[in-house]
Amino acid sequence: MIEATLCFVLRDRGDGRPDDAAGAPNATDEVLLIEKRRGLGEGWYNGPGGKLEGDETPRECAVRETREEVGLELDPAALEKAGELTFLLDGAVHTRCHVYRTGTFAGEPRPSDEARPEWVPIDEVPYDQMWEDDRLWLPGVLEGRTVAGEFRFAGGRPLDEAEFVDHELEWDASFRAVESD
Ligand SMILES: Nc1ncnc2c1[nH]c(=O)n2[C@H]1C[C@H](O)[C@@H](COP(=O)(O)OP(=O)(O)OP(=O)(O)O)O1
Repeated sequence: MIEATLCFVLRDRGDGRPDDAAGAPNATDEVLLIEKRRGLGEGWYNGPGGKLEGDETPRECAVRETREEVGLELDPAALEKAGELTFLLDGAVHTRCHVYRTGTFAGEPRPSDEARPEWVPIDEVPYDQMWEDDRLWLPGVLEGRTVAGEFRFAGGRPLDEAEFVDHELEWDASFRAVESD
């Protein structure tokens, strides 16, 4: 089983409208997406992220992948855990993905071998150019919600060539307060 991360960095486009009382982004906020240049999901948009390496924690992985892919520095303590997604292929768990959200970052995004970054208004996220499951959970995550989900794929290898079959979602999930998460 692969353990991986996705990290959604948000910024305010500066129209002066405050986020809501709970701190959830408003529709004028932008999210940093990448156009994946190689590997799983090549050619599709996603958040920065990737597979855990060595004994790093998911949070450390999200910080490292965001640095490697788009050159932004993130504060690990400011990453909010927003989701735990399980992707199954032909009945077996293929990838468990930890999803983070943050509005705290330093630097300007720059392209890398792996990714072309792009700030996208959260009401213009190109779901037709993303993993098919993203449209089911990413809008809620961008609104500040938490989600636990299972997504079943079948009949293809690699995962991005398989057919998306069905899913289960649990919204407003609370995640274990584990330091390493
Ligand atoms: N179904 C689905 N929806 C949304 N996002 C994903 C999936 N399946 C996935 O695997 N993913 C995400 C999870 C990861 O962020 C990436 C895949 O990671 P990958 O690019 O293979 O990992 P890296 O470590 O960056 O890759 P290499 O360095 O090995 O090239 O997709």
